[in-house]
Amino acid sequence: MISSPVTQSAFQLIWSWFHMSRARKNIQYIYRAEEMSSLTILGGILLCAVAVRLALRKRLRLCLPPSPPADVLIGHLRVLPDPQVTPEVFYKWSLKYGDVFSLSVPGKTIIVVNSEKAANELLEKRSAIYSDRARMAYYDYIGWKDAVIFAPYGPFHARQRKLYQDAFGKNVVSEYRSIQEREANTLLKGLLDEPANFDSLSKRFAGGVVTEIGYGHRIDSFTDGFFSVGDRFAKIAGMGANPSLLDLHPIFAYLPSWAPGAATIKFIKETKPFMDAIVHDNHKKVVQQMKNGTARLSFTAKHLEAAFGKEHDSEEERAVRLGAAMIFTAGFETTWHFLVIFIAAMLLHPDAQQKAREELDRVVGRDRLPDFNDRESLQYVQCVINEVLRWNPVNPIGFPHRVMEDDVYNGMHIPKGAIVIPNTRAFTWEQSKFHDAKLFKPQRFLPKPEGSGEVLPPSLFWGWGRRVCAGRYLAEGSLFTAVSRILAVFTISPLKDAKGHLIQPEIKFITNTSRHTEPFTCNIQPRDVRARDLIIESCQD
Ligand code: HEM
Repeated sequence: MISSPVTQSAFQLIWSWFHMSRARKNIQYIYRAEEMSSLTILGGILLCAVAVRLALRKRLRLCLPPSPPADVLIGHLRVLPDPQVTPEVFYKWSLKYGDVFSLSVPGKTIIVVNSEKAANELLEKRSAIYSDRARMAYYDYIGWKDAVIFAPYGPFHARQRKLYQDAFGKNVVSEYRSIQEREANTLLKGLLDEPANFDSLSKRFAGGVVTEIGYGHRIDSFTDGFFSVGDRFAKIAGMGANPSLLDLHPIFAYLPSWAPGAATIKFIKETKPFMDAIVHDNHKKVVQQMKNGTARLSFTAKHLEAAFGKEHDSEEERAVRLGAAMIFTAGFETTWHFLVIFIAAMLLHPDAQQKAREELDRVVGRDRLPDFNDRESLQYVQCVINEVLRWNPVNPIGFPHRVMEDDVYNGMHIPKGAIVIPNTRAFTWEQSKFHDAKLFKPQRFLPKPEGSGEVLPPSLFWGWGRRVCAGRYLAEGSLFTAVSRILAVFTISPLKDAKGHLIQPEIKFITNTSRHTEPFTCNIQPRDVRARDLIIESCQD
């Protein structure tokens, strides 16, 4: 500290002031009294300035956002909650420590953001410095560190975002409507034939849309290899959220099989070939199909075609390869889990189902299925979708960002390199925004006086700033098609036991990186013969 020039001069000043005072006392000093007093005032002012500066520095150093009690060496490592309850525990902590609190684990500061206002201020308005991602060793290991969702903020990330923008911008996604509608019809037919299988059928719908859009590959059966890749990726994503030995050093990849942590690393190693296959093999297939003239419309074909005739750009090709692989992985589990949570919500809320059906009958009629042209007029159906997203968000903890510069928020220091976690669960429970926040009430989003006129900011589910979901408009289309068509033709109700009594549904949620339900049963039946005929007809088109 003594070495700082300001502190040095302050030190000299105190020293001379001390000597001068002594000299004045002895009446031996040559300065006149007036000079002495002005010097003393000047010294005092400078001293105050130095004191204020030091206090500010200290304040900046100390003023991380508040945090729960921590251990001396390992910080909050011991109190980090289990992923299953993390969103809710963070929410509880936010009531005690404020809407922005901090956690420390060795080598990392974590900032948890619990209000939409704070997330908007940091992740949206200051997105120029809040758009990096933390390195996650698992993804590095499987060769996905530069895939758009994990990529550091920089030119290669921007390049992939541009590919997404060109393929999935608001005004472009209509190109994929026929794929979404066809897959939705397959889902309806599946529900008609095997209603108890709604979980796998929802999974197939989600997978079917993204594999065709990514690569032009149509999923024809539940044994399609894409499903196992999707499951493995989901498992890695779950593990990737936790600190691992690989984060400390890549040498831990060579742990002997009996060592703690080795099983996880073994799983990652075994999974690498699957992940390579998504990135390379599917890309190669499309290249071959393009040569044969058999390629279907897809993200990969579209971008390769755009590059056709131009000088070969290996970085562009790498961006297309990784970008396509990410469509499958980012858009698969999210859409699938959303649909199952939607079915659970309808099972628990027959009144909402009935209201949505009345709207569908009024707007669409009974002779056809709803389509994208009806979307604007199906206001209540859209409220149901929004309320499912809010009631039990698929990603109750948003994808972490990383801050690239030191920053100050409300007088609190956000250090460069900190991981910033948006706690979506807490945003959706903000009482000031959502009345009876824990209840499922789609009408909250209807305008007054019919509803409560509450507003759902899109960032709550699609993310923030320069990392906002790059497939949002596509995903919104998939959710709308599947939800509106299911509601138009099916009734979802509790099953009955042998004595004809309704089995009261109990829905339990599992949270890993995304939220899903534990298996539950329900009765999904066509509303009537007319609805059954419509389902069968729509699958013959
Ligand atoms: C229900 C469906 C979906 C939900 C709820 C969802 C949600 C999200 C969220 C919360 C993020 C993180 C945003 C942030 O970091 O602030 C994200 C990122 C992303 N999503 Fe989605 N998503 C869905 C479907 C899709 C689909 C279908 C695609 C592909 C077409 C997709 C592609 C991406 C990509 C590429 C990113 C990374 C963006 C980046 O880091 O720059 N998502 N999504």
